[in-house]
Amino acid sequence: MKVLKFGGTSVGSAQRMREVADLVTGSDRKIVVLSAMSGTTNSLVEIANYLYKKNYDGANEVINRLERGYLDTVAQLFKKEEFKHKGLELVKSHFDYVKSFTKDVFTVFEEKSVLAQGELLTTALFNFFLQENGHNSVLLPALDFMRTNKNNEPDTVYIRENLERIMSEFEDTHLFITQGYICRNAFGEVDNLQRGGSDYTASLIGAALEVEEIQIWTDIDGMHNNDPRFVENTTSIAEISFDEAAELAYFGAKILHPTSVLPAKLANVPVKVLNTMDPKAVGTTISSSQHKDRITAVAAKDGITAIKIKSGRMLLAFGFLRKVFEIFESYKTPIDMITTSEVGVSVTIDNNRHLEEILDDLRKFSTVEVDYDQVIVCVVGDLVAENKGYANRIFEALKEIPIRMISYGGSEHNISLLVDAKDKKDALQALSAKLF
Ligand SMILES: Nc1ncnc2c1ncn2[C@@H]1O[C@H](COP(=O)(O)OP(=O)(O)O)[C@@H](O)[C@H]1O
Ligand SMILES: N[C@@H](CC(=O)OP(=O)(O)O)C(=O)O
Repeated sequence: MKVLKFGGTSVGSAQRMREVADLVTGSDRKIVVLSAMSGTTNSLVEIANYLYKKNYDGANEVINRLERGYLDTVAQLFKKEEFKHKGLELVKSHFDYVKSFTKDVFTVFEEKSVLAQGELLTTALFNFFLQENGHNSVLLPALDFMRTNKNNEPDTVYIRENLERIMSEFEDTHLFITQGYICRNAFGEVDNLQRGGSDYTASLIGAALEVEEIQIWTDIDGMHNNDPRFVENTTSIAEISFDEAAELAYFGAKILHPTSVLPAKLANVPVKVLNTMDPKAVGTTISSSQHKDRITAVAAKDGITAIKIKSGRMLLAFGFLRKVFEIFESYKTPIDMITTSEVGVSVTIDNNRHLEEILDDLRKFSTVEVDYDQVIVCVVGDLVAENKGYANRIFEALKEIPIRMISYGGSEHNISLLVDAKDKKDALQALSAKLF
C-alpha cells in the first residue's frame, strides 16, 4: 500500500482534480490525503479573524467569495445532474455551517471547526468525482483516527488502531480518500496539525500502517537545492537522507512541513516528492541512504528573533545556561540556534508570543539585546569535520553579507547562519552561485 498526498495547488481547480484522479486510480491499494483547494485555508483564517472581531460584513464577503469559487468548481467538475446536485448540496451545507458563526459566539473552538471545512469539502467533492466516474473509493474521516495527545503530539497508538479498525471494514476497497491537516485533540475537539500540516498527516498515516512508500505530490519536481522563490536555476535533488530532508524542512524549505519527515524516518518508509504538473519527472526520494561528500541544499527560515544575553558573572559560573534555558522552557518557547562566549550567550526563537515576559525574567540577572526580523540560513550536506573546505566555501560566498550568529557542530548535516531579513535573498543567491 502507498500513501499519496496532494497539496492545495494540486487540487486547486476542477481540471487539477481530474489530473489527480488519473494519478490515483491505478490498481494498487492507496490512501490519498488531500489538502483544501489552494487559497481556501487562507480565506478561512481571514473569515475567522473577522468573526473574532464581530465584523460580520467582512466575514460574509469572504465567505461568499469562497463559496462562489466552490460553486464554480462544482459546475466544471461534474457532468451528471445527480452529481452536480450532490456537489451543490455539499457546498451549501459547509457554507451554511460557516455562516452560522456570524450569529453565534466565536472562540478558538469554533475557529478550529471553521478551518477544518476546507479539507472536509475538498475531499468530499473529490470523492464524488471519483464515484461519478465509476471508481469504488471510500472517504476515511480523518477526525475519526487522526488525534493528538495532551502535549499536542500525534497519538501514534490511537492513530494506528483506529485507522486499522476503520479500514478493516473495507477489505476489498483499493482507494481511500482522507483529509490532511485536520485532527482531534486529546479532548476530542476538532483541531489541526498547524498550517501546511497535510504532509504531516501523510507521514503519520504512512508510518502507522508501515506502507511501502509515501508520495508528496506538489507543484514542483521535488525538493530543490535552494528556495526557487528567491533563487533562479535551482535544481531538484534526486536523493536525500531523512536527516538532511528534516533539517531543510525545519529550516524553511516550504515544500515539506517541518515535522513531516520524522514519522517516516522512524518507520523507515521512503518519501517521494513528485510533481502533479509533470508526473513523469523523477522528483526527490527521501530515504535512510546517506550521501557522502556533498553540500546538498540551502534553505532559510524567516521570522526569527535573536536575543543576546550578557552577564558579567557568566565567566567561570556554572548554572548560568540552566537559568537561561529554564526561562524559555517556562514559557514553552523553543530555542532554534545558540552560540556562547565568555561573556554571554545568544539564542534565537521563532515565536515571540511570550517575548516580553522572557526578556523581563532574563533582565533580572543579565543585560539583554534583541534583534528582530532575522533569518536563519541553513546549509545542509555532509558537513562532518573531516570534510575540509566546505565551511570556507560557505563563508567565501557570504563575504559581503553581515553574519550575526554561526552554528556548526550541532549536527553533521548543517551549518546555520543568522542574517538580517533584508540580506536573505542576497545570501541565498550567493550561496547557490558558490556551492552548486
Ligand atoms: N527547497 C525547495 N524545493 C522545492 N520547493 C520549495 C523549496 N523551498 C520552497 N519551495 C516552495 O514550496 C512550494 C511547494 O510547497 P506548497 O506550496 O506548500 O505546496 P502544496 O500546496 O503542494 O503543499 C513550491 O512551489 C516552492 O515555491
Ligand atoms: N490546507 C492547509 C494544510 C496544507 O497542508 O495545505 P498545503 O498542502 O496546500 O500546503 C493549509 O493551507 O495550511
